[in-house]
Amino acid sequence: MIRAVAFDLDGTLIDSLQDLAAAANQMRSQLGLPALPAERVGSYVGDGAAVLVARTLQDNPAAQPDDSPQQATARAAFHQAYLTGLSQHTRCYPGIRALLDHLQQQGHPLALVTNKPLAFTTPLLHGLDLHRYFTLVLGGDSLPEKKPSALPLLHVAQALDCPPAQLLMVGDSRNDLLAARAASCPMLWVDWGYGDPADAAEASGVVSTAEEVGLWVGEQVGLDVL
Ligand SMILES: O=C(O)COP(=O)(O)O
Ligand SMILES: [Mg+2]
Repeated sequence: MIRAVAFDLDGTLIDSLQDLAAAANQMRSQLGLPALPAERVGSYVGDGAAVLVARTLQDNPAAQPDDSPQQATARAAFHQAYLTGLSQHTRCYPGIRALLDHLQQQGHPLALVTNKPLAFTTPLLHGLDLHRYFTLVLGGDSLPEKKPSALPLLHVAQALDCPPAQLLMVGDSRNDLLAARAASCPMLWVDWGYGDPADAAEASGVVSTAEEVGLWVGEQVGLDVL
């Protein structure tokens, strides 16, 4: 039975790719580098802003944040560019508001567990009028560890007084999957995001529309009653 639901943000609730790519490319342009295709930037999303900056700066999926002056400059440039263009093109995926309304009406407490820093997450949620759905919002910098650590989901489970097995993680990436596994939460994979489709096979379920998320949750509740 599912009692509470924790949602990932980027690639799950919102299509933020164009604005993320624009900010990353503004940063690259300031450093004299050519623009990257948005899809490439999308493949670098999922481990927070500092990792996104390191990867897009070097155009390398294995790049890591460091203390170099170049990365510090790049982080500052990205931060300023992204804050300015945060919700220029960013929108909820189809059916997301109806899904959140539905789950709320069903009495499921909702949490947001993103690796996006709170400095971006909070204004985005308010700008898209999504903040009112969530009992709890955790950004990538809210706790000492972020996804794929179990910590954010265990924190949510405790705060909502919900056993991890009854807290569903809904997400689009391997980090969501690994975090859920580490916390012993079920994980529902959404196939419209930025993750590698090959990872979906390891999820508890896979959905292709927001409506299917509500149906999947409803089925789990029904199965438990039976
Ligand atoms: O900002 C990121 O790196 C990814 O954010 P997400 O955890 O909401 O997908
Ligand atoms: Mg995501």
